[in-house]
Amino acid sequence: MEKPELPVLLVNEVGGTLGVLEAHVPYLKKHFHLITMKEFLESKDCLSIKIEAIYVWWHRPIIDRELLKSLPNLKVIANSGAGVDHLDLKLIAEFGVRTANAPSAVSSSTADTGMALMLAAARRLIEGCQVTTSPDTEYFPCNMLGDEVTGATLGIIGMGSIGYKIAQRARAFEMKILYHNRNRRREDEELAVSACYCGKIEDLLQQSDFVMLAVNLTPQTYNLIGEKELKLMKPTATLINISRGPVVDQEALVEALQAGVIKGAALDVTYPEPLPRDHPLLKLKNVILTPHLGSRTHKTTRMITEEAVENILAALCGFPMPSEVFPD
Ligand SMILES: O=CC(=O)O
Repeated sequence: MEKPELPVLLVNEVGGTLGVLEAHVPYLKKHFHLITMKEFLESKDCLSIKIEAIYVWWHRPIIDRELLKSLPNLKVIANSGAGVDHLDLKLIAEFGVRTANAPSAVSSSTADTGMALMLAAARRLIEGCQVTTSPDTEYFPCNMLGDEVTGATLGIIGMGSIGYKIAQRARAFEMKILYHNRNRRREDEELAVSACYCGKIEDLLQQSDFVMLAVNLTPQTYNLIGEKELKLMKPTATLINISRGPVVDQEALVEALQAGVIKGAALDVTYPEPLPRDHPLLKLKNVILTPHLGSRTHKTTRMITEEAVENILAALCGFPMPSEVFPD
């Protein structure tokens, strides 16, 4: 019996900085015939008819009208993460194409990154590492006092799956947990992590020692934290952002950090990424910056790919996708 042809999946590239991980290729190849953007662009359209799915890895390939127009049989786009702010969902839907993200895969590791940033800022880990490794600095740690997270108040803005995992972790650190979210979580879930709902973001900002941003970037959350919000925070508080750079008004943040309006910031995300080398954030001592490491672990990236495959196969069979995202 002839082997049935595998569906054709378009990926940006294999390996390299903007390609699917080489380690995932054998798994992807079990389910799909893989085509890279380079092969597609060089094929003089012969391949366009065959492509039924795209796996967007680290925002690539860029999905624009031109690409969508050139793929008449495209049915589904699977994104390798939770945030879909880089995808124009309305445009994609216009072409009758469905979109999926991978929220369950990323939640634990992204929450871990949030906790790591909070602890690193509170306990001056980066500075401590520099002191320890620099040949020119005097090694004198007994005056390097940090803040304690145990018993401190953590305000989580965005209580989706990542925010909830942060709350679970913070509970183990005996933190007082406040949260703000579009919708209040069920009472049993609040109780499970001892989280108190703040209907007004202002209340959370005024009371928290650490403010952790875990919202999706949407028109409603764009510049959610600006000058006014930063001024509401305690001067001893630290802002941690593991969501998306534009959720914070970066100019206002730089000014607040320079003027001591807040104590510090720990940012896994910025706008743009990477920041230009002369950006003022790079010069501030009270900022920790990491390069969008949120969900970057071996295990999570593999789970992301598995979640993408599951979504694509469901869509190609006409079934509901486990994590379909819709415009609005
Ligand atoms: O940035 C990571 C994600 O969107 O999951």
